[in-house]
Amino acid sequence: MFKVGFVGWRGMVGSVLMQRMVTEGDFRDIEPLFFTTSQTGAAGPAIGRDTPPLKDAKSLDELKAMDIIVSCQGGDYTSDIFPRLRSAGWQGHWIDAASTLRMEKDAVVILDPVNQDVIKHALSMGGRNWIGGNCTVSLMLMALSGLFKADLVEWVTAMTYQAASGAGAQNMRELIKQMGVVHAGVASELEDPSSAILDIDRKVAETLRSSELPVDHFGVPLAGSLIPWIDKDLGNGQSKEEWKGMAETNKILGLEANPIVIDGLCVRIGAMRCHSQALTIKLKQDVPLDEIANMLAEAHPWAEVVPNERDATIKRLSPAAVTGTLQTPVGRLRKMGMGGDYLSAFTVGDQLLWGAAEPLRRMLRILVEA
Ligand SMILES: NC(=O)C1=CN([C@@H]2O[C@H](COP(=O)(O)OP(=O)(O)OC[C@H]3O[C@@H](n4cnc5c(N)ncnc54)[C@H](OP(=O)(O)O)[C@@H]3O)[C@@H](O)[C@H]2O)C=CC1
Ligand SMILES: N[C@@H](CC(=O)OP(=O)(O)O)C(=O)O
Repeated sequence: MFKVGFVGWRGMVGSVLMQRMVTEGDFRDIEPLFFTTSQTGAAGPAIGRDTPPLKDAKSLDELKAMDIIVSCQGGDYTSDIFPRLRSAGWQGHWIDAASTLRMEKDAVVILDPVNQDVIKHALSMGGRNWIGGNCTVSLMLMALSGLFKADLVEWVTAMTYQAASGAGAQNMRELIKQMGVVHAGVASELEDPSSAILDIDRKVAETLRSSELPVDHFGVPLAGSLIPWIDKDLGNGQSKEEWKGMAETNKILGLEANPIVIDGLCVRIGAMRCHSQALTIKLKQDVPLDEIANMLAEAHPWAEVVPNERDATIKRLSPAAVTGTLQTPVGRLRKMGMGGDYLSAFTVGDQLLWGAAEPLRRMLRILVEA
C-alpha cells in the first residue's frame, strides 16, 4: 500500500479534501500519514480509523519516507520544501493545490475529466509533479469541456464573479462580518415599514465608507459592493488571475504550442464559495445550439446544461443552488447578435470542490490505481 503524506489537511482546501476522501472511501486503499507545520505530535483528522500522531511537515527525513505527498499547505511551503526534497533525491509523487509549480516544465496541471490524456501521457513518461489548477480556470474548463473536446473554440472571454473563499478562510469570515455591520446600522429602520428607503440607502453607504466596517483582509468593502481586481497587478493592466486564464487553460489542454486566446476581467463579489463566469465564446464554425447543448451536457458526469429560460436559470444557475455540489452547470446558452459563431454562456461552480480539492483527490486515485 502506498504511504501517502498529507500536509495542509486542516486548512480550508485540505478540510474539503478530507471530507471528500472520507465520503469516497479513499483512505481504505492507502496508508495515510498526516503532517503539520505547527502541531507536531497532536492527533490527526477523524477519518474513521486510528492514525499516528502528526508528523513534522518541515522534516525532510519524515517526508522522504512517503511514496506520495499531497500538499494543501500553500505556496510558501511548496517553495521552501519541494526543491529541497527533490535535491535530497526523493522520487515520490507530489500533488499540490498551490500555484507555485504550475508553470514548471515537468509539472502537469491536473483536471482529469478534461485532460486525462495529458495526465496519462505524463505518467507513462515518468511524471511525478501533479498540480491543481486555478479554480476559475478549472471551473470554466469543466463547464465548456464539450466544446474544447470538439475543437470548436477559437477564443473565449470570461467575465468572472468570484467568491470570497478564493481569497481564504479569513476573507469568508470578513464578508459575513461586513454584512452584519451593514445590517446592524439600519436594523431599526428595516423593522419600520414607513421608513424611507433613501434614508436606509444613505446610512448603508455611510457604513460602507466608515471605519466601522471590518476590512483587514479585503482592504475594502465587499458586502454591498464588489472588487474588480483579483491577485497581483502584473503592471500591464492585467491582474494575475486574468493572466492565468490563458496560460493555465492551454497548459491543462496540452495546447501550449498552438494556444487558444482566453482573456477577460476577474471580479470578486459577495458569494461564499462558488465562482460564476459570464462567457463569450467565438466558435470555429456556426454549430446549431441544440448540438452545442448536447456536447456540453455529455462531456462528463458533472456537466449539466440549464435551459435558457428565466425560471430554470434563476433556480439552478446560482451560487446558492450550486454550493457544496460537484455539478458544474452551464446555461444562458444563446447565439449572440454578432453572428452564429458567437456563443454566450454562464456557468457556476464550487471553487473548493472542482476548483481546488477534487482534482487532487482524483489524481491520488489515478496514482493508487495505476
Ligand atoms: N482558497 C482557495 O480557494 C484555494 C486555495 N488553493 C491553494 O491551497 C492552499 C491552501 O489554501 P487554504 O486551504 O485556503 O489555506 P488555509 O489558510 O485555510 O490553511 C493553510 C494552513 O494554515 C494552518 N492553520 C493555521 N491556523 C489554522 C486554523 N485555525 N485552521 C486551519 N488551519 C490553520 C494549517 O497548517 P498547520 O496544520 O501546518 O498549522 C493549514 O494547513 C494555497 O496554496 C492556495 O493557493 C488552491 C485553490 C483554491
Ligand atoms: N485566486 C483564486 C484562488 C486561488 O487560490 O487561486 P490560485 O490557486 O491560482 O492561487 C481566487 O482568488 O479566487
